[in-house]
Amino acid sequence: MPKRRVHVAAAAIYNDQGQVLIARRPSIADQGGLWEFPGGKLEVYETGREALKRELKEELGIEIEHAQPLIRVHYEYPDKFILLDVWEVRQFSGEPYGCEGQAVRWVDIDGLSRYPFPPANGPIVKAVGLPHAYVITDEIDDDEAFVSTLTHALENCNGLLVQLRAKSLSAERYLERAHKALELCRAHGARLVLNGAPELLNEVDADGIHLTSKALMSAQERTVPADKWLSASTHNKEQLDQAARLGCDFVTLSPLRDTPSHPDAVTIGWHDFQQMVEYAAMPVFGLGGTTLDDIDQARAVGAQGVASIRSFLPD
Ligand SMILES: Nc1nc2c([nH]c(=O)n2[C@H]2C[C@H](O)[C@@H](COP(=O)(O)OP(=O)(O)OP(=O)(O)O)O2)c(=O)[nH]1
Ligand SMILES: [Mg+2]
Repeated sequence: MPKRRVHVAAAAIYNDQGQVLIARRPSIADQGGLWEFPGGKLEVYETGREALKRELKEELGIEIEHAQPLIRVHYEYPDKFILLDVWEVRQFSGEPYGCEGQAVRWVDIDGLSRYPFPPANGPIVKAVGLPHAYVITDEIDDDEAFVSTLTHALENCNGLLVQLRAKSLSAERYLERAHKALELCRAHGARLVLNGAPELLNEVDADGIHLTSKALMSAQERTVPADKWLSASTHNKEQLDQAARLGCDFVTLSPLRDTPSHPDAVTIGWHDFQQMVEYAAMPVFGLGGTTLDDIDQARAVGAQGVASIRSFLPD
């Protein structure tokens, strides 16, 4: 018998303290006893957004006022194929409680990984912990100019994810700059990944490592610890597959648009980008000709957000 296909709408609901609400599945249910993002199956006549609204009313007694797509996860369970259509909800009315007797709990994002979730939930937990705006630093040789440019970016955008990309610096200067960048990011509540070898994390306590697509394709296994991020540059499905094999936490996918920095690369465009995001097994940031003004459009097609080098440069 062919496996059933189940389409589920679920929510990452945030409170004003930035915590996320999780609920415990009843012990007799499928994936029973595990924690989940509240939600449930779509009725045949419903869209994901409609099902989400109904489920959160039924399960938590809240009324959604605004919901934005967060991530869509395809997963094959032994008895079914599941599509988890997950939304970010920050505006709602009512105080959520377990209407069906289930335990519910507000949890700090950093504490989410301590809770046992169903196997399909890995990418959701990653997406919940990631910002939507990602800036990649440009090649700037002068240290003072670098500091003022990064400070400008951090002051203009809350909760940024920053990638320190500085190919032209010597290893020694890269490390010095990484320490400085980390200090600035910490002071502004931003996260930092280093574009380079995983061993850099032994020297600098940044949030993770970003691999070039070349380094991604030649890597045999993940050598970045589980409590740090591993990300990679990707341009096609083969690289997305390798990122999944390696256990990347998220990727950039480029070039989304024509970009002067890579004039010969084949532009992906929004249509194929959407399909590749749907195919990807982890959160995806669109990159290439993008600015942080593209975040809403990227999110509307299922991406985590947008990465940008241009947005890093002063106006
Ligand atoms: N809601 C939710 N379901 C999840 C998550 N992760 C995960 O694998 N699932 C699976 C478990 C179930 O097979 C399916 C969701 O079904 P459900 O039991 O919540 O559906 P429902 O609320 O409509 O309940 P019911 O009326 O069918 O009892 O998706 C998650 O984070 N949230
Ligand atoms: Mg449910």
